[in-house]
Amino acid sequence: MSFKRIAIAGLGEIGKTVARKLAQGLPGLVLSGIATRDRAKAQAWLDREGISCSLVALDELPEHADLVVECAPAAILDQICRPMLNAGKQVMVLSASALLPRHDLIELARAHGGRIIVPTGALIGFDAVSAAAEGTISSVQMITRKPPNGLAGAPYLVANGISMDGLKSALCVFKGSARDAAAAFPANVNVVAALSLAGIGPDRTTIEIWADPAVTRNCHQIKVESDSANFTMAIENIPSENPKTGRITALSAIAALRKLGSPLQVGT
Ligand SMILES: NC(=O)C1=CN([C@@H]2O[C@H](COP(=O)(O)OP(=O)(O)OC[C@H]3O[C@@H](n4cnc5c(N)ncnc54)[C@H](OP(=O)(O)O)[C@@H]3O)[C@@H](O)[C@H]2O)C=CC1
Ligand SMILES: O=C([O-])CC(=O)C(=O)O
Repeated sequence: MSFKRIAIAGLGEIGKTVARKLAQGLPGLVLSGIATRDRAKAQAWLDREGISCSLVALDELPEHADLVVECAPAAILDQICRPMLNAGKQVMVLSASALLPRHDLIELARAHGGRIIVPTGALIGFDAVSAAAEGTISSVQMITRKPPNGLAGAPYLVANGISMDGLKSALCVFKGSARDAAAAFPANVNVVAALSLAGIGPDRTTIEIWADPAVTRNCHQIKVESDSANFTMAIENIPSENPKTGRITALSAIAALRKLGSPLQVGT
């Protein structure tokens, strides 16, 4: 059996969970490299976990991997994707917000026979959305409610002087397109960027973002209207140690990786 080599870029909340699972074993896959910022910190973590894996530079990833799981800050998406896609390889992108303005990366994948995979991540129902998109979808609307600390520090809040400190009741902080939301909240609503790519695109997909001190989970509601089905979906994500990131996100990446090596694929 030949193993597909999987590397990880970004050893944070998502990267660590994916690394652990790959080290435990996923059929047909092997953990082949990790690219991170602070190598000493990463090595100490690997030693504690008993995981043996080379630490490599971002531009060395194509030598080490057939597929890289990108789970790093949005700002370095290009540095991770470009070398891999130039080499005709695959990148699983978690920083979906950063992908919206980077259509050139999709063109690069096309030109070199590479591939960008965007897993469902912290959201739900991309099977139904992509099926409906084979017909005609008339609208995709999303409402996100997060505890204030899951939004604090977002560029849009900082630029508009909107503070999350001491918020006593729910506040709608943004209403607009997925494209604008991704730029305004790049580390907070990757979900709507991914949803837009599964469905009708970033300009027609809309979102309201609420900071709500009454919720403890990252809550997303989605309403889709189409000529094949109307549906509503909701998910309440338990935040991980990184309050912006739901625990289910890493598990979604792992489920998508498992499909790569599986003889049975369930779901679109
Ligand atoms: N698609 C989806 O549904 C979701 C996507 N996300 C997105 O996924 C990405 C990862 O999220 P998460 O794991 O929670 O983030 P974390 O902040 O927990 O981890 C990011 C990691 O990237 C590392 N890093 C920083 N700079 C570099 C660099 N130059 N080269 C390599 N690694 C670097 C950091 O290393 P160090 O520790 O050394 O600083 C850190 O460990 C984010 O963009 C996030 O917005 C999150 C949730 C849902
Ligand atoms: O999309 C994101 O960036 C994270 C998110 O909303 C969640 O984890 O629920």
